[in-house]
Amino acid sequence: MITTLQDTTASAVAKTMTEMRETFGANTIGRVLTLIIVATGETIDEPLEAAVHASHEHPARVIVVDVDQEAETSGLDAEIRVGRDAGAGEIIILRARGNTMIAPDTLVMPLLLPDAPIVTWWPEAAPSAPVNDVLGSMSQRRITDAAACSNPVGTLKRLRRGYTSGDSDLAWSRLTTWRGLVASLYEITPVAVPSAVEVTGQEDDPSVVLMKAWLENALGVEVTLRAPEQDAAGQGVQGLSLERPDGTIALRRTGEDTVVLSLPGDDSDQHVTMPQRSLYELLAEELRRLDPDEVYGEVLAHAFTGVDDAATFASGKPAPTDVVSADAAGVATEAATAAAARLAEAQTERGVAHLVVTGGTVGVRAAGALPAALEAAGVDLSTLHLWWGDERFVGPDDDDRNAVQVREGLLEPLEAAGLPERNVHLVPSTQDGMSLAEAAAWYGQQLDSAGGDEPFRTRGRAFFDVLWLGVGPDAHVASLFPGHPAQRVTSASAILVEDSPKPPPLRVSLSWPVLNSARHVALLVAGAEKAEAVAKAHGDIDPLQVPASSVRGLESTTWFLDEAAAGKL
Ligand SMILES: O=C1O[C@H](COP(=O)(O)O)[C@@H](O)[C@H](O)[C@H]1O
Repeated sequence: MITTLQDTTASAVAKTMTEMRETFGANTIGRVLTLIIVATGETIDEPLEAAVHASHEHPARVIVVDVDQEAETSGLDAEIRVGRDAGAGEIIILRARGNTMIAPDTLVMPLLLPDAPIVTWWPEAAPSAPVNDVLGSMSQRRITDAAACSNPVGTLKRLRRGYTSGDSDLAWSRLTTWRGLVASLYEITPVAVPSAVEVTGQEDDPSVVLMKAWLENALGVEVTLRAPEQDAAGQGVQGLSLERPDGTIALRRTGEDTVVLSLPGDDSDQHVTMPQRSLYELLAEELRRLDPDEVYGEVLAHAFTGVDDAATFASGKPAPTDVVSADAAGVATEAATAAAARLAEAQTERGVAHLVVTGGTVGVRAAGALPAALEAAGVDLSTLHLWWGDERFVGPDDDDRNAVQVREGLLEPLEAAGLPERNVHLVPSTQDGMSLAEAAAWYGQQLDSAGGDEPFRTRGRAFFDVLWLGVGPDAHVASLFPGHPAQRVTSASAILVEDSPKPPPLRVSLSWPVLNSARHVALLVAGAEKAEAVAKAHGDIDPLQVPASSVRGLESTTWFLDEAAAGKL
């Protein structure tokens, strides 16, 4: 039985579902968990099919959340399936349209099974830190699939940075049968730690990366990778060999269902049946063990040691250059003209442009110079997106709010000239019904979903086209302050800052990796009181003590300075 609801609310969906169950005679007693699937339009069918299949083993309430922020209109549509159309469970598909401030958690909250575990699954587009995602934060188990993202190993690296107990990835579940087989080989007498281990598979395959790390972690030996033969069957691990004093134990995948095993001193190859596992089987395995898989966390950490160092996000990028103007007005004009040219370039190349604006004295002046510069450069406002590098967590009309400071000079003129409201990505204010932590998580999620499959790469392909930053006399940028503990959080795209040394105390800021994912970074500074900070930030990259030294663009970093601010260079 399937019912669809247009322009509805979550509570109307819950009510309709109860009515359907009553009519249909189904009950929720056998349901053991709520499975939330975070999907985008095109990807619903396959995961849903896997979930329906898995529901025979683990009867679940499945809630598919599909948010289309680009939609012209805002609202919520829903589809409810119970009975035969939902396997052994029940399915609710929620399609939220438009750039609303509705957090997905408020949509699913009324629909959760009471007192049952929640599992959230991202079949693709893994968030930077699943636990910081609004849906992930309410779940006991968070499942991603790095292999389904467009930069699988980069995704795994992000997931390592944001890892929390309870996370898992299907690239790891794809190894379960391999791991079982290797464990049984290890017990073949005479039991000995192998002197060398080799894994065959593509180096950019996340399961291969995890297999290598697992073996290194478990055996304490360095594992080498070998590229598979051209005609090797399938993806993932294609084979492995363990070198022992009595000879080599080798496993080689020869087809989708078989692996050939050869043992020392035995010429007869043994054929082992080991089918590549379907999405349903992987999901069913995940749902079987709802307790955290700590081995995955250890292996992930082993695979990417050292990714936590915030300095690495800025290092190795083109060296910054200076553009010095006579005064603050000159800084604003130079910065606005340069930004407009870069944004026009981005629209020609990719059809869209993302600009991060900032508050502060010069940031506000530069914002005021931007509408004219955008017009002169021919920037199409319908595909221009505005983001904030940081925001003060105050009321929506508070003068302390960075967005309010640029309202008159930037937002009002651009909206009057055609900038769609949904392209203005405001950080929630205290009136949006969220706590500071929820506001930061919400903004991080907006960024993650806008970034798509590979949000915020600090190498290769950046998300933002132009990122503007003001710089404080203490060399802070955005709301990352020298020595402040909040800036150490690199696992989330947006972080919360309490006890900011500069008032107001509560803030939301983009984190190091996200700030470092821009093509062009512009630091806007004027005044002699900033000269010391400017000089220090021209030295070594030092995120903890000199934040302004530690944001670099993939293509350029420019200091737009007035003569006074450049006075100590
Ligand atoms: O608190 C902040 O300060 C900086 C710089 O402000 P300024 O008035 O010294 O120029 C600003 O860029 C940042 O966005 C803001 O929240």
